[in-house]
Amino acid sequence: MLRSLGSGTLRSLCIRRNRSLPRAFSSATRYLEPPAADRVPDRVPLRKQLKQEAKALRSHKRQRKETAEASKEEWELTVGVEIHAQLDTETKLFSRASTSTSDVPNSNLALFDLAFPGSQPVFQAAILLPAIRAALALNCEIQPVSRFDRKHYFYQDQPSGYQITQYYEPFARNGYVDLYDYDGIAPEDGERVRINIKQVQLEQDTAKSQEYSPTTQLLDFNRVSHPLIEIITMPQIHTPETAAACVRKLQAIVLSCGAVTTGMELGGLRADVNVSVRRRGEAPGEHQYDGISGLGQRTEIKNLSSFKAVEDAIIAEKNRQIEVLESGGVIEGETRGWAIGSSETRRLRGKEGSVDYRYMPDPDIPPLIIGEDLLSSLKDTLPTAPDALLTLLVGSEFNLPIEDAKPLIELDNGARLEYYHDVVDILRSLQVDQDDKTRASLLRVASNWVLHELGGLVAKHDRAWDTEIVPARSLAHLIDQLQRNLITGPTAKLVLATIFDGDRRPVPQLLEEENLLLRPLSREEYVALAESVIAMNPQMVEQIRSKNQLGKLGWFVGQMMRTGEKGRVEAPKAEQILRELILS
Ligand SMILES: Nc1ncnc2c1ncn2[C@@H]1O[C@H](COP(=O)(O)OP(=O)(O)OP(=O)(O)O)[C@@H](O)[C@H]1O
Ligand SMILES: [Mg+2]
Ligand SMILES: [Mg+2]
Repeated sequence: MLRSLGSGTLRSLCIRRNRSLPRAFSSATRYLEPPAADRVPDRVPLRKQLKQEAKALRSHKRQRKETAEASKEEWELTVGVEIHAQLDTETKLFSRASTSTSDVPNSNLALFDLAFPGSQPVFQAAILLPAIRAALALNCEIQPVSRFDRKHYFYQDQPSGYQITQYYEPFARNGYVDLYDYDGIAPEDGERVRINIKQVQLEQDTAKSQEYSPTTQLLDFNRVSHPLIEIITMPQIHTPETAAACVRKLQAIVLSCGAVTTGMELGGLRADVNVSVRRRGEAPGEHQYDGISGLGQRTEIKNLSSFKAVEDAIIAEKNRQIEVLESGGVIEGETRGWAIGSSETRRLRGKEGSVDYRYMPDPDIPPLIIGEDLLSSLKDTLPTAPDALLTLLVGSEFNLPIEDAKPLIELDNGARLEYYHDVVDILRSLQVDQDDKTRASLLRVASNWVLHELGGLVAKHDRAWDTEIVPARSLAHLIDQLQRNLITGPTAKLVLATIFDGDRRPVPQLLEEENLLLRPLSREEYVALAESVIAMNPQMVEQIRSKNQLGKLGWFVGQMMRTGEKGRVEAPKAEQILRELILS
């Protein structure tokens, strides 16, 4: 390790950016300028000018949309994605240095990670566990023998001048991911589309650059050589929506099997999209990829960090390529960039080919041999896949609507689902005396409370999810009391908020001490309450009666709950009395 070098040396590593490097330019405002002919003279008042600009922008957008719609039929889009995901490991790929990135910059490094002369790679076998789990979850064939190669390029984020990757013989091949309509694929893809995965390979991550000033970049090498998997799909995606759905699904799968650190939002996963178009009904394109021929020239948009960016960047790049081709131009093989909020991709550099990278087998790293015993034990312990979980949750046992089942699975890396199961288990034990139908209906009620009531509080207060915010036991008791009509819905919500704010009294005790248990109102009390709200709102009563506006009854129920004694008015009973008094 580098401790002996003195941490100051490494922590202050920074390099000066070559001033002649092309600077990123902002294209975000480009379409705010109206065409030259419409340009507004200086003396036009600002408000009018802004109005005209907004009008020009709208008409430009409309034109683009119309062009896009018209060309949709005429042009076929093809997309292949590459995902880079950080494996959840303790050490780096070829050294025992820690993968923790939260420590001070440049503190987690071994000599090899910085390519010090004389240092040697030492493959860390434990990183294979999450890597193989991910590949199995993606239905890949794990290769008994695979090898590492050097991919050469020169940039500040890679100290050795090459990245160690698996180019010729990756450790996993021939997988697939199934995307369903509920994953958000484009309607034209029907109920299900299968995207084949060409391979999954192991490789090193790069250092993190941070702009310090326009001419200076700071470098943090903590991330360098963090083990990554690169997942490469075949060019079989034909719409931007399906591409975004594919990235979302790949992320969900590798997260659900515990293979990777975090999702895109926290930077643990990044996507590159490769985009080409070809005119339908014309001679097939000249390009091919791994047996798929007839493709157009691809460009690659690197480093997308959100699903929306994936979709937006593909739309923009597709439109750009169509515009170029329709005006007689040719598409260059390029690496392009995408800035959040932008409307255009922008050229970064010409696309490197395998020749530019001068791939060569790494002579310092022996072949990777993966034994059957390791494989079968990993297969046996692979957690249930998201699709299988979904089938279970919407199936006859849980009977959840798909709109609830999906977020339950996807939220908080599976922690929300685990919490839901805890609530359900406790609830089942509290409800042993109830009939099967009641107990079954509570599974749906519980998901509603976990997702919408508790989830709503979490979102409103912008808190990170934590199972202890409201212990599963408390929520289960709350639902149990509600189901037994011992408290009203509003009381249950009130108590939930109290627990959310930190009250740790057991629910039965809390209800008792705060005098929140339902003391049912008598029929006479309901009638008196209803009559008083009716008397105060004669016009609304008239509207309900004359125009049959029954929806307004709900408003009266709300009034009764507000004016009645807290926690004692039950909505169904209130509505019943209102119907009797107003409608009969
Ligand atoms: N003509 C094409 N149109 C659209 N996508 C394509 C086309 N040709 C290849 N692809 C996609 O481009 C990706 C190529 O990834 P691969 O890692 O094999 O090569 P690369 O992009 O040159 O490598 P890297 O970017 O890692 O240096 C795949 O996802 C593939 O499906
Ligand atoms: Mg690649
Ligand atoms: Mg690529």
